[in-house]
Amino acid sequence: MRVDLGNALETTPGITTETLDRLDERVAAAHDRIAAGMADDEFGYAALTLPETADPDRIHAAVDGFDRPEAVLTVGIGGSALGAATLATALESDVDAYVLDNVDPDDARALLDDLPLADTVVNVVSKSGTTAETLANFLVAREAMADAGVDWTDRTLVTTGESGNLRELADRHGLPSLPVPDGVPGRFSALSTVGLAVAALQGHDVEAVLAGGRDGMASLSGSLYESPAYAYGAATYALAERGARTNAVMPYAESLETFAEWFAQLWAESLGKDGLGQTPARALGATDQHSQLQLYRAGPPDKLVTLVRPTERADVPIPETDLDGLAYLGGSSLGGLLDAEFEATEASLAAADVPNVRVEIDRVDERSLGELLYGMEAACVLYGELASVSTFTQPAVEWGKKAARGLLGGGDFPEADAVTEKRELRVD
Ligand SMILES: O=P(O)(O)OC[C@H]1O[C@](O)(CO)[C@@H](O)[C@@H]1O
Repeated sequence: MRVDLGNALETTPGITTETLDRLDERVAAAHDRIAAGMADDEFGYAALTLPETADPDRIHAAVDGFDRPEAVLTVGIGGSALGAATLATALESDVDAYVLDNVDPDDARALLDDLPLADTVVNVVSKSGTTAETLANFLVAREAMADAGVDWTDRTLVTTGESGNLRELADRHGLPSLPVPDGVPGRFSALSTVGLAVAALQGHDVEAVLAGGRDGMASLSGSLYESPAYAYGAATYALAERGARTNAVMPYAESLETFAEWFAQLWAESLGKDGLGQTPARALGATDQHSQLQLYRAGPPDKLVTLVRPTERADVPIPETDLDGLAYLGGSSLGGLLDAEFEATEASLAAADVPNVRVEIDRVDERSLGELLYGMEAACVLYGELASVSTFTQPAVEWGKKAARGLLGGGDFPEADAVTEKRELRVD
């Protein structure tokens, strides 16, 4: 992973090399804190040792019991689905990967009706084993398998914590299961059993993903000038401090669209604390040049744009044409056009004084993805250290969970009362 901060210097908001020089002393101290947390396997910091502590053999042992499936259905939500989905979207496989990470009845019914359930592995993932959406979807998927005459115990892989409903289910039915690593919040678990089981089922090189994570780990140092991850974390922190309240992450590759969704949880749930944080906006290049770019370039000066691309990609030639107005396209290629648009958008934002950061990976393959995921996780941890927030917790999400559970009769929660007391101003 390579980071270029050039287009974030002297922009609005902007940083200077002097800003970064001054910040580098704090980066060094933050790195010492991070390194100590990694060495002591501390809660949260343990995520940054996963490239060394993850056990690919255990993952293979758990999935090898299944004949190569036609499809894998991940039933999970948040970090329990997005890491696996990021790898599945990015990497090609003849094993189709699907995700049930919402409780939309139309979507769930359509998906379960379409899936070849006799040849699908249902990969149910929940660290807590209590997440309502995941458990509800699993119960529906299990019934769909039964209705299809499929023995669900033959088609289900469980990834969960040491205790809880899913652990109990796996133990009771002798299901193949994988542990969720201790001390790793879901949004930091892509390089663990949570994110890698699907990759293994799809036949991807799990060891290469972890090798990429080790590449990222090796780049962590006491200076932002020596670590792309820390450069990105420090620059985004400094820009947020100066008014860049939104970070629009815009990968120029369809294969990285889910990566932006994964990044959004990582950034929002880790850094949105104590009235601080930086709103991740998910965008896609070149498509959102015809959508959100107008706002990024000419809206309020409160954003930075993170432009992500692989520097190598397969390509498709654009045929020659006798249409004079299109002659410039003929003989070029879709990849050439996409790269030209990446660089044009980058320059367009710079010309409008909008800070933008370039993040490049060699190609969209296992090793580069592992390095990118690790790099963004490390960048997030550094940002959290600089901002002095509790990076690895997410207390703000609990209120709504209690209200929903109370509304369904799952307990006596005052939060549910607030729902009935809603202030109304209806316009029908
Ligand atoms: O893996 P679990 O425990 O089901 O949690 C799923 C997701 O829900 C959250 O806990 C937020 O509610 C996320 O942090 C997590 O990734």
